[in-house]
Amino acid sequence: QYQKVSRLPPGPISLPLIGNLPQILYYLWSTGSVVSTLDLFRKRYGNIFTLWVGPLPHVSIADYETAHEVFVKNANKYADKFHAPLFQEIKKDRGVLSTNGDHWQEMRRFALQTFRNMGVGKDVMELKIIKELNARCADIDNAAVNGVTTTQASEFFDLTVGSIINNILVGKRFDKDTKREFLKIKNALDSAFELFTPFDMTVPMWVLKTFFNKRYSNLMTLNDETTGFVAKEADSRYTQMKSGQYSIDENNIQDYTDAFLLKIQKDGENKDFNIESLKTMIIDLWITGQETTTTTLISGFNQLLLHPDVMEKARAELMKITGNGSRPLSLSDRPKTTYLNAMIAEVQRHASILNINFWRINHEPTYMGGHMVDSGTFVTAQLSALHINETVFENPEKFDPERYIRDESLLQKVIPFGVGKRACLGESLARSELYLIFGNLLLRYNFKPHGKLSTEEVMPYSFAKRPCKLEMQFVKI
Ligand code: HEM
Repeated sequence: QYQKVSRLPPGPISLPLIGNLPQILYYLWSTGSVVSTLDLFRKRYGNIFTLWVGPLPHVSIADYETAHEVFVKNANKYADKFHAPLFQEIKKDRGVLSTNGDHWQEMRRFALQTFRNMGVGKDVMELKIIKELNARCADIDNAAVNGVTTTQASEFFDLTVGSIINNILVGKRFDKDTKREFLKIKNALDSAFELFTPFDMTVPMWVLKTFFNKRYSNLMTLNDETTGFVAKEADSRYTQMKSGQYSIDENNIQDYTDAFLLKIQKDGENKDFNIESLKTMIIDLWITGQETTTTTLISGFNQLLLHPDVMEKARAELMKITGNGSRPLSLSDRPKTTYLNAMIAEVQRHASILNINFWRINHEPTYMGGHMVDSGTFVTAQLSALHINETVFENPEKFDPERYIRDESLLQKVIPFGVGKRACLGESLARSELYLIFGNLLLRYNFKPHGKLSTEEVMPYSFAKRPCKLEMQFVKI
């Protein structure tokens, strides 16, 4: 271990078997969060440091340049992720989130291709997003008293984002009949995320099943319920397709499910393309596409309410570009909306929704930051630590969109979607949603807090950030 330690990037002194667990636990307790603990290690040992979690070395990268050098220049060596035993138990080597190798590659390639064909990031998708936003805003306007509607931000954004992703995956939005069922499932998922800790991610399955059976059963039941709800439509179309009652128009693919079923119809079922893979893909994309975007939007609106001057500046820019709001903001406006672009980058930097990024495993030794890292090491770009690196972002705790106006090159150092082969599959969709939702809502409404605003981080010890409870008022402009 001594020899290995001396070759790896620096880190605190590690003990046999337990590694750095005592220091990690101590700093988690004394700093009060995962992100502050990572930041503390970065300040002490530099932008690339090693922590031994038990007997396994974990290398964390906390600056853009090294992350780029490792995950983009050496992309092929870092295509494999470490998957939590619990995820593997649930996913059974299917889908895109918890797989490696050929199946992962097939699923990822097919999803990206399908999204592209469906116009993600282009006009077709833009129309769908705007249509959904219009429907949600109509609900807000109908409930208004003297032009003001007070609502829970989570309900509004969950439904907007949930409907968009559901529409892309299975062609259905959540209307007044289905929204109750969706919100029930969503609330159950939220409770599960709150229950779910880094402990569940690392512990072997037999420990979870033997000593924490109730916890294990709850997570499994919830997974079955969610899959049942989300993949119901795909299941029913598949059965109808098999019995010849459902045909797919190759020239008019409307959603991911049809694209996948068409592939099965043409090439037959195989180990990658079959109904179980389709159901797993739908749930993978549904969960990743829902939670991340909603948390970013809620965190962003919380910051806007804390900084009304930012909201006003963004609105002034949008009004100018859209002729005083006489037309909606469109994706083609992006090059002209310097301030809105800066605001969204700052929202994403500040929100940094993953406290700990997913670990990759290198299969060949690699040099990084001047250190040779052996194969089999866990390596990741710690996006949350990278985004508060004060050598890159001055006063990182401050919510300050102007920093990108002062120095435009900072924009590329904000990497909320990760880098390299395992970077976010939904980046293009998420960027379109954030731009159109933030922009068009600011054009239509002024926002005011209802009750006290939160400045505290929610669940600072969990894997991913949770959205704060935010009640806000939509005031019609
Ligand atoms: C603001 C919104 C979003 C953020 C901040 C975000 C962020 C991320 C991050 C940090 C990763 C891991 C990257 C890494 O391992 O280095 C990731 C992976 C992923 N994201 Fe997103 N994401 C967002 C929205 C979406 C959407 C809308 C979808 C789907 C429609 C999506 C699907 C995925 C998938 C499937 C993966 C795993 C990719 C793989 O392992 O190959 N995400 N995302």
